[in-house]
Amino acid sequence: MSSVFGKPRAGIGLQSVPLEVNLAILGRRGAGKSALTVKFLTKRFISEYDPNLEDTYSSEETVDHQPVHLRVMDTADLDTPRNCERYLNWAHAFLVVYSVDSRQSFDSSSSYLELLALHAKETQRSIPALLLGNKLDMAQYRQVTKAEGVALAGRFGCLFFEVSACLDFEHVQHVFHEAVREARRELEKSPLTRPLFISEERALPHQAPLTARHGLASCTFNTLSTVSLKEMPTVAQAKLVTVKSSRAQSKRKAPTLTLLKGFKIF
Ligand SMILES: Nc1nc2c(ncn2[C@@H]2O[C@H](COP(=O)(O)OP(=O)(O)OP(=O)(O)O)[C@@H](O)[C@H]2O)c(=O)[nH]1
Repeated sequence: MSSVFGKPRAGIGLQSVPLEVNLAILGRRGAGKSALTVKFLTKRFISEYDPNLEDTYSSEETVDHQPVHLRVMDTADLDTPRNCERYLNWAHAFLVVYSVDSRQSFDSSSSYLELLALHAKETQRSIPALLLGNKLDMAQYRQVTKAEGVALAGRFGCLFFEVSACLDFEHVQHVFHEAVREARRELEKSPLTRPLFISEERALPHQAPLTARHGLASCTFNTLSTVSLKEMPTVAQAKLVTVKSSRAQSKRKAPTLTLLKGFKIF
C-alpha cells in the first residue's frame, strides 16, 4: 500500500520508527539561515550570531503523525556555494534562502538552485528544494518582488514561501515540515538511493569536481568525513548540536539554549 501523508502506513510499523531526514539550509551570508533554523528549533528570534559557525542540529519532530528524526545543517558558505559536497551528498532536501530586501541574496539563491539542478542531473535523482524569501517583515524595503520569487521557484520546479524569522513560529514550522514532506516523498519513491550519511567511519568516494564540468567556479568538492567536516576549513567550523527540547519556550529551559553556541537568543 502506498503511503498517504497524515495516515498510518500499513504493515511495516513506520509509526514507531522515526524517519531520518537531513535538511540543509543554503543561501548567501545574512539571508537569515541561522535565524530561521533557530526560530524553528526554539521558537525564538536571534539577533546576534557567529557567521563562521556551521552547525548541524538534530530535533525530534512529528510530521503528519509520523515521528521524524530531523537533522538541520545551517551552512556557512559566505557568498557563493563552497565545498558543496558536504551537503549535496548528505541532505535529503534543501531550503534555499534569500532575503526579500536583498537583490544580491536573491541572485545567490539562483546560483544555489542551479547547483542543485546540476547535482540532480549528475546523480539522476530528484532533489527536493524549497525557495524561501526571508525577512518578510522588511517588506517595505523590498528589492525582490513576490512574483520574482514565484518565477524563480517555478523555473526550478520547487515550492516557494515568503517567511520571516521574527514573525510567527507556525509559518516557519510549516515550511520546515513541508521540506520534510518533500524529502519523505522522494525517500518513499526511491528508498535505495538515499543520500550517503557522512560518518566518522565512512569517507565519501572521490568525485570529480562538478564545477569543472559546469562552470561553477566557486564550488569545490572534497572527500570528507565527519572528522574532516570538523576540520573543514576556513569558513565553516561544523559541529553536531543536539537540541533536546526543540520546543523550549521558557527562558528557564536554559539547557537547550546553552547548546546553541554562537547565538544570543532572547
Ligand atoms: N528583520 C529581520 N531580520 C532578520 C530575519 N532573519 C534574520 N535577520 C537578521 O539578519 C541578520 C543575518 O541573519 P542570519 O540568520 O545570521 O543570516 P545567515 O544567512 O545565517 O548568515 P550567515 O550565518 O552569515 O551565513 C541577523 O542580524 C538577523 O538578526 C528576519 O526574518 N527579519
